[in-house]
Amino acid sequence: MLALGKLLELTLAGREPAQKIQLTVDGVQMRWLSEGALEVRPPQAKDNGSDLLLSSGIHGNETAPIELLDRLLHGIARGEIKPRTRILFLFGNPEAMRRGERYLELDVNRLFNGRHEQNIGPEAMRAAELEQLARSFFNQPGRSRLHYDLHTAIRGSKIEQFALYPWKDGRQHSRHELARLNAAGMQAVLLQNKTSITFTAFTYEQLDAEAFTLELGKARPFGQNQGVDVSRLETRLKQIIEGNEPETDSLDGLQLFAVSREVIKHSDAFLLHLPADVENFSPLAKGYLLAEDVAKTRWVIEEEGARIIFPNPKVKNGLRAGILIVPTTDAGLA
Ligand SMILES: O=C(O)CCC(=O)N[C@@H](CCC(=O)O)C(=O)O
Ligand SMILES: [Zn+2]
Repeated sequence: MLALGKLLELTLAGREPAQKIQLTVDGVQMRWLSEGALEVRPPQAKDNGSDLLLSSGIHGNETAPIELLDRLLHGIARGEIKPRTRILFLFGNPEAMRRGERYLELDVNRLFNGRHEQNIGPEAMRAAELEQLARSFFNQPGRSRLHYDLHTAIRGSKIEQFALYPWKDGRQHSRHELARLNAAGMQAVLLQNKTSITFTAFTYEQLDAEAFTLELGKARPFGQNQGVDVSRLETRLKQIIEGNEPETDSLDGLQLFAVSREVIKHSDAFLLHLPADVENFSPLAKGYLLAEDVAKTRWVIEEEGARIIFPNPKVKNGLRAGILIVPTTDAGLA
């Protein structure tokens, strides 16, 4: 296999490759751009005009998605996968990956869309670099732009695999993209309804990509991901990469949710009234006191059919400590 196919090994070892550009037997160019960043370019005659950004390791302990991207890269470097798309592979937070931690000081996935400028330290610099790498990758007009940012969650989930779809004023969510996610094994999609500071919010809002955060199961250390079944996503990604994706427009079985409210932790007095092992998508009854904070702030469930995802009272003050979601329909899709 070509040395650049071992991007994960290089990244975990904190090493730069001696040779920054390599060609596979089929003339596919692999170019190392920076730590944890590699561009794949098909030969011009094979290029189908699609640009695909695949990122993982934005949270360093979410290893199943890192292993998935590693397998795809190995396949390309060995000539087994024959790309017809340009691809940018990114491992988001290399130092956190080396330490097996979600982040060191700052959650990289809260540092996009300008937030890195208000912070200092290695993670703020990395977010700025990731924005720059994504911006240069998606700078070619007339090409389709797709970004999947792959994650696993802190806790178990009643719905194992799901996507979060960013929002931008004046832009409609795409039915075609949802059908594609359905075919890739996602069981639910959360349609956002306001701007955000995550990586996919940046590529969606500023770079005009179709962009999704994909949650694939529960976070486990490297080598312990047998319980995370990414086979349908992996098959679909290979098809997208090779330009032979079967057509689909079916949303059958795909559950759609909308954000009702984000629960923001304002102070150290924040209290979340949920058991530590509560699963994502757990239903919450009307009238339930979900959380309390300073100045008698109370979060009481008012919504019919409310569920909670990503409850986390340990986030820093000012950040999201959970999302209240409600079922929605496909009525607003383009
Ligand atoms: O399990 C959790 O609490 C968090 C899992 C995770 O890392 N999720 C992403 C979602 C990003 C988005 O909102 O698009 C995150 O919190 O960064
Ligand atoms: Zn994550």
